[in-house]
Order: sequence, then structure tokens, then C-alpha cells
Amino acid sequence: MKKLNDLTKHLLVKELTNTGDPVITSLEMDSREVEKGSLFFCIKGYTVDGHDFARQAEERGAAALVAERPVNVNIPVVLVKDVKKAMAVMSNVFYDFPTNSFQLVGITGTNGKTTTSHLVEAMFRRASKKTGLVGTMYTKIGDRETEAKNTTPESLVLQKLFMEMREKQVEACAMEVSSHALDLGRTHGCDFNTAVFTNLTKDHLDYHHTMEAYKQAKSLLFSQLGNTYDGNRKTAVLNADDSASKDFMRMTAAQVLTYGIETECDIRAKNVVITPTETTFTLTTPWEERLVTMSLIGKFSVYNALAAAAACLAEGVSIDVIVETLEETKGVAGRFESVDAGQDFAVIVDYAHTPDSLENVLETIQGITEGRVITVVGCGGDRDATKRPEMANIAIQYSNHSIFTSDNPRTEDPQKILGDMTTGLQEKGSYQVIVDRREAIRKAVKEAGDGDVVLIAGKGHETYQDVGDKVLDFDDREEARQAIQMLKEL
Ligand SMILES: CC(=O)N[C@H]1[C@@H](OP(=O)(O)OP(=O)(O)OC[C@H]2O[C@@H](n3ccc(=O)[nH]c3=O)[C@H](O)[C@@H]2O)O[C@H](CO)[C@@H](O)[C@@H]1O[C@H](C)C(=O)N[C@@H](C)C(=O)N[C@H](CCC(=O)O)C(=O)O
Ligand SMILES: Nc1ncnc2c1ncn2[C@@H]1O[C@H](COP(=O)(O)OP(=O)(O)OP(=O)(O)O)[C@@H](O)[C@H]1O
Ligand SMILES: N[C@H](CCC[C@H](N)C(=O)O)C(=O)O
Ligand SMILES: [Mg+2]
Repeated sequence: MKKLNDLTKHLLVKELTNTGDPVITSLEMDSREVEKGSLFFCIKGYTVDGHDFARQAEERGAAALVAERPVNVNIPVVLVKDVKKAMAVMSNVFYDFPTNSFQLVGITGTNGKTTTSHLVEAMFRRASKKTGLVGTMYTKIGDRETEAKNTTPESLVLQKLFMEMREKQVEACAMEVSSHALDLGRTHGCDFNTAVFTNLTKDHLDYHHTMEAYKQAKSLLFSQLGNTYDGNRKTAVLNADDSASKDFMRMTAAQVLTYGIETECDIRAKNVVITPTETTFTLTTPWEERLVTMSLIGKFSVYNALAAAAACLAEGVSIDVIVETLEETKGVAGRFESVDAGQDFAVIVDYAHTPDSLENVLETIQGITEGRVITVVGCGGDRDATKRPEMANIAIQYSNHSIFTSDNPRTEDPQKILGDMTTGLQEKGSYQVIVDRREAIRKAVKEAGDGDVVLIAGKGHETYQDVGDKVLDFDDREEARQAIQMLKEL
């Protein structure tokens, strides 16, 4: 049990009003979740200002508040300069620094975080460790999955989750660290042992505005690593083939392990061969060489495999366990996932929703097919609009036919998003626009012939379509299956 003063003594407090030292029973940043005894953090958000809910929090029984400006309540108010930072510190203290109790691997980068974190978790598991996972699809403690709202949760949610992991005797956790989370300080105070960088390409410019700012946010994972030595090895795992790594290498105090395919580095894949059913390569480390055959397809999958292998080597997992895991893995839902309903062409559902990921996936498909490539793709609403024409150009460049359609238009007009995709297309090629994603998938499946490949990109594992104020059930894999079925019944 903690009292307010136990938490505030770790802070630079500007002022304490309505002095008192109440017992704190929970931490909340949403007034609607406040219960008797909660400490409520007033956060100025992008939409509303949490300070405006101070009275509501008090009425619901909050024991105290943390705020950046005076608020009119009768309970203790801790005034600080930066509530988000105070929240990260206080959450860590409230739950007794949970990340000190297990190995924590943080993974950042534009693409490949979810895949790499699953590989790391699988390697830890195979090494007989009790595992945790934090990421886009869910958070996991052992086998128990919980739905995730954000890829990387707010600090108070995260530290609570880590506390539960410690209680469940988790020994090793793989965690996706988004650039938003780094920028907003959601991971402040997390004791990472290993930090992994996958790659940096265009995304999220709606939030970060420039690539430089986006890169700077990603760099925080490395600049905050290894500045103190607590007896545990600290390692930055960096992609030698991505130019951003040079900067991250300079700014980290941690030891560095590099991985790559093209450039001389510590953990390298040589002789990469990609076939429609498997990828093989020679995994070389400073200590030994192993031949790896895995069912993950594509050069980008080799990068994810190398990143995970390097992270786990840094964490003391044996090379045998690492190779066995890579050879056994079936991949992650919605990432290059095949839909097989007995049709004579291939259907691949993939979460590519950035220009780079779309290009990687289409390059991979081109490399393994003799047939035509038909791509169904859209771009999310209320998200980086600069990637829209780029993704459309890439689709056209690598496909025999492209169908542009909706992908979570959210509050935007779907037609406007599609207009952004098709206006100023530089690539000449066959394409059409079908706003309704179900219709688009049916059309693609109808167009496909023996030996062709239909790529349905952008939504991967998602089971919804976010349109206006509605979240409708929608699953690309299910839709593709139904479309194939309908075709068979014709
Ligand atoms: C840009 C961003 O990160 N926004 C996050 C932010 O929302 P916001 O600033 O709009 O919050 P707000 O609605 O203005 O509310 C401000 C404060 O008032 C509080 N409030 C609000 C209403 C009320 O009645 N009472 C009350 O106390 C809210 O709880 C909050 O503390 O704070 C919310 C509460 O934690 C987050 O859910 C929300 O993430 C939204 C869902 C989001 O879409 N975030 C994306 C951009 C994001 O973070 N993505 C990355 C991954 C991206 C990737 O890798 O592809 C991620 O890590 O998920
Ligand atoms: N290493 C990689 N390099 C480039 N593209 C990749 C890489 N790994 C995966 N991809 C592509 O990116 C898509 C998303 O992969 P994944 O979910 O692992 O990334 P993520 O970084 O977690 O994405 P998000 O930020 O949306 O959570 C995949 O479906 C694939 O198309
Ligand atoms: N984490 C990403 C997911 C995008 C997935 C895509 N289907 C979309 O909705 O744009 C985001 O929120 O930007
Ligand atoms: Mg992810």
C-alpha cells in the first residue's frame, strides 16, 4: 500500500495544495475510471484537457490529483511541470519498479515490430522461460491474451501490466515500442535490457511532421539505454543496413550488436534464397554459422529473424534454441498469411500499411510468382496522408492490376482518401477504385486465374472496419474465403 508522499518524494513538486497524505489505491488518467482512493492525473490531450475533469474525479472519490495548473478541488493537488512525466515516475514507484524483475526487450522501427516481438517471445518460450508480450495485437502473460488499445500503452497501464507480469513470475518480456510512445514518454522508467531497431521509413508524419522528428523519437529508445549499470547486460541491436543505425550507435551507452544482409556486421544472413514455400540462409554470428530454413517468406522476414536472433543472443538464449524457433515458426496472424479455400491461385493477407512494407511484400511476391499479381489496398483515415499516393504508385508499379479501396476511413470521407491515392499517380498501369472493401476483394478474386496471386494489404489481423462513428465487423481473411466460395458456386 502506498501513500501520496511515498509517490511524490520521487518528484520535483512545484506546489502542494490542500495538503494531506491520503492512501492511494489506484492510478487513473481518465476521470470516468476514477474510484474511491484513486490518484487522478490531469492530462492535456490532443482532444480535451484532463484538468477540466478534476471536479468529476473528485466527485467520484479521487484521493488526490496531479496537475500542471491549479484546479478548483478540495483534495490534495500535486502541481508539477509535466504530468505525463510525473505519471511515468509515480506509476513505476506505485508498482515497485516491476521491470527490474525480468528481462525486457524493447523493439522499435517502422515495420516488423510485431513480427520480431513474436519471434523473440517464441525464442524465450523455447528456452523454457515464462514470457510476456506487449504489442499491437494484444498483451500476453504466458498464454493469456488481453486486447490492446494502443501498441504501447500509457505508462500507468504499462507499469500495472508489468506488475502483473512480475506477480505471474514472468522471466522475459518482448515489447513493441512505438514512436508515439517514446515521444509521449509512455515508456519512461522501463528498465530495458535490450533495445532493437528494425528500420526507419515513412509513416506517422501526421504526428511527427518530419522524418527527422520521427527518427529522433525512435532514437530515444537507444539514448535512454545503458546509462547506468545495474548488473544486467544492456545491448542495442541495430540494423546495419539502415542508415539511421549509425546515429543510434553513437548515442547509446549500451553495447551494440549489429545485424544485416548487405553490410558487414555481427549477425549476418548470407546466401539468402527465397522460394514460394520457404526462405533459407546461413546465419553467421561472431561465434558460429548455422543453416536456417524457415517458412517465413521474403527478405524482410530475414531481417526480422536476424533482429530477433541478435536480441536473444544478447539475452543469453542459445543458438540452438534460436535456430529451432526460426525453423518452427508459422508466422504471425495477418502477416503474409495465406488464405487457402481450395482455389487455384494464391491469396495473401498482409498488414502492409506503409509504402516500404507494401514494396517489400510486393517485391517478395514478384520474386516467387510467375503469374499475375492483383493487389487490393487502401490507406487509413485520420493518418499520415503523404503515404497515400506513394502506396498507390507502389501498388501499380508491382501489380498487373490494382484495386484501391477503403481501409479504416475513420472520420474522413473514403472518396477523399481514394482521391489522395489516385491524384498525381506517376506510375502508368491498370487500376480501379472500388470504395467498398468487400466488393473490392470479390472483384480481385474474380479476376484471378490459375497461378496468380491476390494480395490484400493493409488490415492483416484486424477484424473490423472503422467507418465514421461505427466499427463494423470485417476480416480480410474471412472475406476472401467467402469470395472464393461464391466463385465456386457460380
Ligand atoms: C495521439 C495519441 O497518442 N493520442 C492518445 C491520447 O489521446 P488524446 O490526447 O486525444 O486524449 P484526449 O481525449 O484529449 O484526453 C485527454 C485526457 O483527458 C482524459 N479524459 C477525457 C475525457 C473524460 O471524460 N475524462 C477524462 O479524464 C483522458 O483520459 C486523457 O487522459 O491519449 C489517449 C488515452 O491514453 C490514447 O488512447 C490516444 O491514443 C489514440 C487511441 C491513438 O490512436 N494513438 C495512436 C496515434 C498511437 O499512439 N499509436 C501508436 C502506434 C502506432 C504504430 O506503431 O503504428 C501506439 O503506440 O498505439
Ligand atoms: N522488417 C521489415 N521490413 C519491411 N517491411 C516489413 C518488415 N517486417 C514486416 N514488414 C511488413 O510490415 C507489415 C507489418 O509488420 P509488423 O506488424 O510486424 O510491423 P509493426 O512494426 O508492428 O507495424 P505497426 O507499427 O503497425 O504495429 C507486414 O505485414 C509486412 O508487410
Ligand atoms: N498502427 C497503425 C495501424 C494502421 C493499420 C491500417 N489498417 C490503418 O488503419 O491505417 C496506425 O494506427 O496508424
Ligand atoms: Mg505492431
